Amino acid sequence: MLTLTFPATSRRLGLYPVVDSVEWIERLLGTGVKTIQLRIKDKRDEEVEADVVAAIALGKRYNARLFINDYWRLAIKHGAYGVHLGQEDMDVANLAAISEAGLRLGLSTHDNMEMDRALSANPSYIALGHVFPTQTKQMPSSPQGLNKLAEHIQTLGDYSTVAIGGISLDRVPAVLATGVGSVAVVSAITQAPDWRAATAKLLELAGTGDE
Ligand SMILES: Cc1ncc(COP(=O)(O)OP(=O)(O)O)c(N)n1
Ligand SMILES: Cc1nc(C(=O)O)sc1CCOP(=O)(O)O
Ligand SMILES: [Mg+2]
Repeated sequence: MLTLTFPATSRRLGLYPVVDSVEWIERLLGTGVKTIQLRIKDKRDEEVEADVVAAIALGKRYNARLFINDYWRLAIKHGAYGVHLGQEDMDVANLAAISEAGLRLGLSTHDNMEMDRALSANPSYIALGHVFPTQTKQMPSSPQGLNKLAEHIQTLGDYSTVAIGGISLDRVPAVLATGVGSVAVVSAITQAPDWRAATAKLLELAGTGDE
């Protein structure tokens, strides 16, 4: 099997908001967030292209690590910092094209088998989910919990790692205590009564990631 390589990303990506609009990208980069993902679901490439272009431009302007979820062709076409893909996406995406274009790759995992499969692609980071129950996405698997997350982090050694799923502000210290390098959140920011205050607190806890 052909061995692919992807550029490294920071070992610790810090706070990693996952959001569904350019408006959120702009707001959050303005607060000092340095790792972020544009996650728009179930649209055609033509419908999201302008948003992908705008998000990538903002990522560059703020010197941030901007990952595009799912739309790997557009991410290549417009020179994103990186792409995030799930296990099903791996079946259809052209990983070799992402590698050749020099984009970073993040991959989702939900159990040991998925972790082995993801590792065989040599991604720039491995995401581990879902740690806790989440209202944001229907999950076919059960939450992994903190003990399992800690076990995975031990196994992954120096790999860049991201925890996701049900991570509320009050759960962040326990998640970081597992040694994971990043906490990815949706609702902890987008559903917060005061998103600015929530983001400031999350940044204080998780940081902006390593340079
Ligand atoms: C950081 C991070 N981790 C996991 C996911 C989930 O990706 P995926 O499994 O492809 O599911 P969708 O987000 O596409 O619904 C993610 N987006 N980001
Ligand atoms: C998009 C996504 N992927 C997950 C995974 O486990 O792969 S959990 C998730 C949703 C995370 O949202 P919240 O922070 O609101 O729980
Ligand atoms: Mg996906």
